[in-house]
Amino acid sequence: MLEVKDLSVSFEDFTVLRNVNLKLDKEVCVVLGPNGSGKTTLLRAVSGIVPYKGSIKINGKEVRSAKGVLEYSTNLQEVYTIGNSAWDTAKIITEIKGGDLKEFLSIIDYFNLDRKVLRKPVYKMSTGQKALVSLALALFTNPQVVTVDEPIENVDVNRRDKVVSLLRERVKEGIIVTHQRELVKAFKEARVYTIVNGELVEGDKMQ
Ligand SMILES: Nc1ncnc2c1ncn2[C@@H]1O[C@H](COP(=O)(O)OP(=O)(O)OP(=O)(O)O)[C@@H](O)[C@H]1O
Repeated sequence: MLEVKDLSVSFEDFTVLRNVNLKLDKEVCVVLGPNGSGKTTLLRAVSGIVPYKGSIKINGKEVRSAKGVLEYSTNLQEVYTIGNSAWDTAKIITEIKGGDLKEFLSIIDYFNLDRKVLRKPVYKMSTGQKALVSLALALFTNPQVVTVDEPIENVDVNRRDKVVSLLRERVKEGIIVTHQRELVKAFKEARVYTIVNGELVEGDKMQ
């Protein structure tokens, strides 16, 4: 269960998000919005990596005080730049969350990625490799709540369908941020929100 109440995020004197409310109980929502509207900031707040006002609870635990909530995962790359390589990062995650490294490799193979990329630090990979590896890191432990930031941007057409299928199969609760209509269509039962002037408004306001 993800519960966001009266969330506001400001940088210096600029308020990016104001009074955002959102409750997810075993459901997925899709968040749209123009460039710079605050989508990634919303996911960063949920990940506890930007200061916020208001309340964000995952299974009743305030994320501000419970960094690394075990049931939660994200593909935000700044979360995955720890460790010397993506493989080291995967090992650290299994130590913390108890996931299975075979599961991680099976997602890498499913994406048809060369396993050699796992020896590189996440920041040295190509943009598309980074997107796919970060997603594999976010999903292989089967977390209950997942936030995903733009999972198919920068991914080639052949792998996009694979990403969408994997998300459909594994993400049962959480937030998907995207600019891509094909992803909105793939999650057609999900509630759609748009960030407009810092507020989270129900519906697709990008049309
Ligand atoms: N750490 C920061 N310090 C200052 N300003 C920031 C910081 N992080 C984000 N911003 C600003 O907050 C606003 C929202 O950024 P954010 O990355 O959340 O947008 P977004 O909706 O994800 O955009 P895009 O669709 O372009 O990825 C932008 O104006 C950005 O410049």
